[in-house]
Amino acid sequence: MNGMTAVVEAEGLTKFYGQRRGLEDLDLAIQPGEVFGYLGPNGSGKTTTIRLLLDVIRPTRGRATVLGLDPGDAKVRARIGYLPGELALAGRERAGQYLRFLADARGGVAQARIDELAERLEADLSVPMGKLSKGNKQKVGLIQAFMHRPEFLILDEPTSGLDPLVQQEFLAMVREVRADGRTVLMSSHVLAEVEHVSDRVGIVRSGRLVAVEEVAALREKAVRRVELHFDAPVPPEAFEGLPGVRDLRAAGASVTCTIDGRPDALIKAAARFTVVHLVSAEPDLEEIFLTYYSGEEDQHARVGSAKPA
Ligand SMILES: Nc1ncnc2c1ncn2[C@@H]1O[C@H](COP(=O)(O)OP(=O)(O)OP(=O)(O)O)[C@@H](O)[C@H]1O
Repeated sequence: MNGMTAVVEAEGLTKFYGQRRGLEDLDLAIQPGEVFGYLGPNGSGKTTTIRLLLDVIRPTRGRATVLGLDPGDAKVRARIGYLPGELALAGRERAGQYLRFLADARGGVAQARIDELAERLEADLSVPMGKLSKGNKQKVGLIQAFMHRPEFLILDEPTSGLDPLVQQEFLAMVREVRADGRTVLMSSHVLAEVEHVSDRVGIVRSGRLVAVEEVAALREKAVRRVELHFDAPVPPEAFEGLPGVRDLRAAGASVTCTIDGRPDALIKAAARFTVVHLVSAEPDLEEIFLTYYSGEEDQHARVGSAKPA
């Protein structure tokens, strides 16, 4: 890895809550500049992983480093931005005052930076903390996580409670972090919320990391529907037997099919005729993902599953 220190390195990282499995045997490395989407249904172990990386809880066994250091090292925390899954914001103090306080505590983040983020996310900072709506609370949480431009952002369900336009702005903020060479770990239970910004996604189920995939590779594997319309009828034979092309239907001046992987062969076959219109649906990655999600629901897994409770 060119001697680069991984931002997260976990080996056999395991947490049991009594007999209950929170996370078992996590092996994972996240590299600098990477956006890693951490996906799993409720109760799968996402928050447990994040709490271990932040040293809020200690592993039952195994180890992890964050920015090359022990998660308990006091130097780590200042270099991280963290959005908790459930923000405990209360009291009469205004959101803006709270952020100002945190900004000063983090070495004097400029007010203009807070204001810029608030504007982008359409956050109302004049509201007392105890009266913030769910969406506004989430925005305040995001502002405090991003404002000091930390090297590593850990975001637990960052998009929950955000309306679609604000979600887009949030994703733009994540892309800027990556463009700076900084690193993001974000959890979600919906692939669609992370696939457009993540370089890789990991899927956890019942406390185990069951897959890690590059999003680009998933996209190549995904099946998608394509329609081609020509200026005159085309011979169906011209499209038969192309690699990755299935369910081909040629009717008059139109061809529809599904492609499995790269569209290259289809495009080259079509280019021999005059294409007047092309429709290609976005690959449905969710479908691929659901195969990982499905299966036996052993959410209440216990140590040595044969043992009585
Ligand atoms: N403090 C705790 N005490 C006992 N069990 C816990 C505790 N925290 C989590 N668990 C259990 O550990 C497992 C993993 O939970 P975790 O909160 O990490 O999942 P999650 O993927 O973050 O889910 P969610 O999306 O609901 O937050 C679950 O079975 C959960 O019930």
